[in-house]
Amino acid sequence: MGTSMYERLGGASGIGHLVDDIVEAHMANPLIQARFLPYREQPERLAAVKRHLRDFLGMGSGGPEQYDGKGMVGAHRGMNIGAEEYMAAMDDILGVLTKHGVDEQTRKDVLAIAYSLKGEILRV
Ligand code: HEM
Repeated sequence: MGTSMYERLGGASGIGHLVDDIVEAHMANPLIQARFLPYREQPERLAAVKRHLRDFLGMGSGGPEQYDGKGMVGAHRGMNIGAEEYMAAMDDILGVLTKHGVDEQTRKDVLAIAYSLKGEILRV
């Protein structure tokens, strides 16, 4: 029995740090920062989105969290997210996972899942 993906991501606290850094990376990424910087002015909304991201990642990796946010289409509907932006977000995620010492197989697994959601997020 191997360790679960949830454990390999560092459990609840590890995932919390990952989400904080991923959002920071998006805010610093010229390709997508305009989508995220407005949340600096809405700390409560930012906290809610981050909680949803933690729950989404926690539940999706086998943890006890329950995601009660919107579905992927509903969360991104009307944003008209393009392929370049999508790749930029994936680059941010990969960079943060690497920085946090998440192993290569786990990084590939996370990216594969993220990539599989493309049809629910791009230009919906
Ligand atoms: C695999 C890729 C992605 C996943 C798994 C994902 C996941 C999520 C989740 C779980 C939420 C929270 C929904 C809620 O609060 O109900 C969210 C919100 C959001 N996502 Fe994504 N996302 C992805 C890609 C993107 C991309 C590429 C962009 C834009 C460049 C983006 C922009 C946003 C924004 C702006 C919000 C906040 C929406 C709000 O205020 O309700 N996402 N995303």
